[in-house]
Amino acid sequence: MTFQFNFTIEDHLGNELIPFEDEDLTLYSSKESSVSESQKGKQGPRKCSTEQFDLPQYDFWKHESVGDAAPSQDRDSPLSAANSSDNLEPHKRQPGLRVAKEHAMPKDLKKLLENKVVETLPGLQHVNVSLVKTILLEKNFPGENIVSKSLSSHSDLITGVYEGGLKIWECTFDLLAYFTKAKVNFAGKKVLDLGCGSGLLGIIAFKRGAKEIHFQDYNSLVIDEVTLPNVVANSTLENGINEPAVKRGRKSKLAQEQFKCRFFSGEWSEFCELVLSSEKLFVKYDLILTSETIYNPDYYSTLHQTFLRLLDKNGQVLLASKAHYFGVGGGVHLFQKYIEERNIFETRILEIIDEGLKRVLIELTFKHLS
Ligand SMILES: C[S@@+](CC[C@H](N)C(=O)[O-])C[C@H]1O[C@@H](n2cnc3c(N)ncnc32)[C@H](O)[C@@H]1O
Repeated sequence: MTFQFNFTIEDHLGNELIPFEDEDLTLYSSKESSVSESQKGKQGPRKCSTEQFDLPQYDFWKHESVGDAAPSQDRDSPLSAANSSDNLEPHKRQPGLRVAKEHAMPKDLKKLLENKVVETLPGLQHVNVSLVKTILLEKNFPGENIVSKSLSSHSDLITGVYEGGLKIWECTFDLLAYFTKAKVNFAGKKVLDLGCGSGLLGIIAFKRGAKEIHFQDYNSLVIDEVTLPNVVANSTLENGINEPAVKRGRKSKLAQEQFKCRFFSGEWSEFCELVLSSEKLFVKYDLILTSETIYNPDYYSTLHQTFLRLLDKNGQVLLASKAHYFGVGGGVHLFQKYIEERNIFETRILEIIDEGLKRVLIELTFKHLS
């Protein structure tokens, strides 16, 4: 089954963005100074932007081990029972589901941005995804081959093959604007950008003081070609990459520091298995950010399970979605109904954006059992 949506994000850029406030970001500005454009190597990314923002850069690689932290769940409480991974049915692998894997940050960060054009939005940088797709097509990129499949099927979504991560979807910008408007507090939080695509939600969370940030996308290629480059484009190490002192120190720095940002690809139930089984004392997420992930009702069960298994008992999901996905069937009404019937999460409408295609921002929290 293939689907197509009738808007482009490029059209949306620029006119609806609210600049991100940086006042709380100075806490995280890097010790390393960034270099000017002229200092950058010839192979560095081209920057193209209508507006230049003088933004602080951040070090994404400072790590506090997940394993060192105590589990945040009170295992005796009824809510904990619902929230714990231990008491869920054993995971049965369904054939055909995309196996989850963790993507290591490549040693050569500069390479990640080779042949990429980096564009600037208020408070963020991101690679031009159209160019990424063109290059992947030209290279006849092996592996998932999702670009040509998406092109030949004229679709941004091919169920079970390509789930749309090679594009920045409209609701991402709604959620980014909401972060600023609502002064969402990321400080010290463990955040998951679920179905991340470009990863802009997670990147902003990190810039605003999240303690740790995990990025997940269905497609491995999306993580390698878009999410990782975007994180690097917003990091200190990329910006200081050509300074001799940084070059010298970078290796040892990278060796010493494990990454604070981690990257995963694969289907949601497989992703849950991977993180829950690979981290003995897995600390659940305080905040799950997810944009345009409820288009397909067939995925609601897995998505609901993912929230249930990975969200901290006091955690919060911030979800952005179109009111309805024509041609696919999913949307806010159906999803809310699904959630209400399960009776585990409370949903609260945060904002309705009634321009163009109607969009909705929703918060999910655990119903607190007495
Ligand atoms: C339409 S894209 C939205 C991408 C991004 N959040 C945005 O707003 O630009 C949906 C994303 O959800 C993820 N996704 C959808 N269904 C999934 C599933 N069953 N398992 C894992 N990931 C899934 C895909 O990785 C995809 O990037």
